[in-house]
Amino acid sequence: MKQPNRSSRPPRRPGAAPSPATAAPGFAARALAVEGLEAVLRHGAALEEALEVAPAGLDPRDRALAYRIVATALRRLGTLRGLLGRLMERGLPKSAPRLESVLLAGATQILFMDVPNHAAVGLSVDVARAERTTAGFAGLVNAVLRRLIREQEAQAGGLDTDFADTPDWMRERWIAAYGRDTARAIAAMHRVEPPLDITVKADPALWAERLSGEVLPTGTVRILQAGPVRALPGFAEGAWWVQDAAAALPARLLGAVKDRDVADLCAAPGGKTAQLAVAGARVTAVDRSAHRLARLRENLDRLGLSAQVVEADAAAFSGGPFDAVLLDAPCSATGTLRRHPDIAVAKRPIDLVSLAAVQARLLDHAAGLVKPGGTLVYSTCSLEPEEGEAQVERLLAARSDIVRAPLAPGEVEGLDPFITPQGDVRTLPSHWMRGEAERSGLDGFFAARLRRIA
Ligand SMILES: C[S@@+](CC[C@H](N)C(=O)[O-])C[C@H]1O[C@@H](n2cnc3c(N)ncnc32)[C@H](O)[C@@H]1O
Repeated sequence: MKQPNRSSRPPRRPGAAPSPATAAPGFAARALAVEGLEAVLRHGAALEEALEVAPAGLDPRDRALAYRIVATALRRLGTLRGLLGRLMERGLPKSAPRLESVLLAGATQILFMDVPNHAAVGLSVDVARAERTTAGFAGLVNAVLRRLIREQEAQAGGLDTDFADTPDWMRERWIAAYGRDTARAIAAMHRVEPPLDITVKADPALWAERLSGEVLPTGTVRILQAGPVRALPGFAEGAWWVQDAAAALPARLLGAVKDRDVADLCAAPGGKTAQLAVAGARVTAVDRSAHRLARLRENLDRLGLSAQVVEADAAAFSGGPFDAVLLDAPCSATGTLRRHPDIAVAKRPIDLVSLAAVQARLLDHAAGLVKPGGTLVYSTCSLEPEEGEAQVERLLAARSDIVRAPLAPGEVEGLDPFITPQGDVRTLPSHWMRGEAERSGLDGFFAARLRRIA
C-alpha cells in the first residue's frame, strides 16, 4: 500500500461551501469514477462500457484518470471492502448504497494511487455532496477517509492476504487446477495494472523502438505507460492493433495460412481475424453480435485489411468447408482479469455450466466445417479447465475423425514455455515473469490444435 502522504492542507471540511466544487479541477474525473463503479458494482455493466456515461467534451485525461480509479478499485475490491468494513463499524447506511462507491473511489486514490491525500478526501467529499442520496453523508465520507489515512497500517493487519481480492470460488478452482503456489501467483498478477500489448502488421522491432516498447519472444510488442492508445504513433495509420500477447497465440497455431480459406468463428472484435488476414488467408469472420461486428469492420478498415464478415450463430453457420477453422469460443474470461477486473464481480460459478454447454455446441459444429485434412484450433481466454482442456477431451472422445495435432517444441517461436504435456497451449497470468510485475505476465488462455482426418 501507498505510504501515508501528509499534506500541509487539510481536506475541505464538509461544512464549508462546496461551490464551485463541481467545477474544481479533478472533480469531473472523480464523479465519473463513482458513476463507473456504480455501473459495474450495482448495475452489472462491463468496465469497458461503465464510463460511457462520461459527459461529452470531458477532457480525455479526466476520463483516463476515472478509468484508472475504477479499474484499480475493482482490482483491489476485497481489500478495500475489508478495510472500509473495519472503519465503519455500523456498516454502510442502507439509504445510500451509492456511498460505497464514493468511499471505494476515495480509498483507492489514498491507498493505491499517486494522488495527494487532501485531494482524494476533498474531492470525495465534493462528489458526495453533489448527489442527493449521498449529500447528507459528506461528513461521514470525510471522517472515514481521514481515519483511513491515519490508521491504514493498523487497520490493514490481516486483510492484505494473497487471495484478498480473489472471489472464493475462483481461488478454490485455481488451487485445484494449478496448485496453491500458482494460484497465489495468478492472484498477485491480478492486482497489477498490465502493460499494453500490441500486434504489429510488420516489423515488430521498428515499432518497439518507435513506441519505446520491447518485442516479446512471440513477436508481440509490449509498451509500458502507453497513455491513450489512439494517440500513439501507428494507430491512425493502421500499423498495429491492441491484442494481449496470449490472445495472439491461437491464430499462430494454424501455421501458414496464405491463400487458405479460414473461418474465424466468434471473431469480433477481430484481433485474430486481423492476424489471419495479415498472414494472407481468405478469412470468413463469423460472429452473432451485430454491435461487435461493427467494431470488427471498423478495426479492419483502419488496418487496411479485409475479410468476409458474416453475422450468424456460429453453431448454425453453414459455410465452408474450410482449410482451417479457428474457434475462439465465448467463455467466462477468467484469464483476462488483469485487463477486465470487472469479471471478478460479474461472473458466478453457475455461468460455467451454461458456457460449457455453448462451447460444446460450437466446437461440435466447428469440427464439421473443416475439410478432411484441415486444421481446427479451439481457444478460450479462461483459466477454467471445463472451458478448455475438458472441451477438447470431450470432442476427441466423441469423434473418431478428429485427432489432436500436438504442438512440437520449437515449432512456433516463443511458445515452448506454454506447451502442455498433451501438446496444447496453456498460458497463465503468472507466466513470463520478466522483472517487475508491471512488465510481466500475459492473459490466461487455452488453445488446442486438432486435425480432421476423414
Ligand atoms: C472471446 S470473444 C472473441 C474475440 C475475438 N476472437 C478476437 O480475437 O477479437 C467471443 C465472441 O463470441 C461471440 N459469440 C458468442 N456466441 C456466439 C455464437 N453462438 N455464434 C457466433 N458468435 C458468438 C461474441 O459475440 C464475441 O464476439
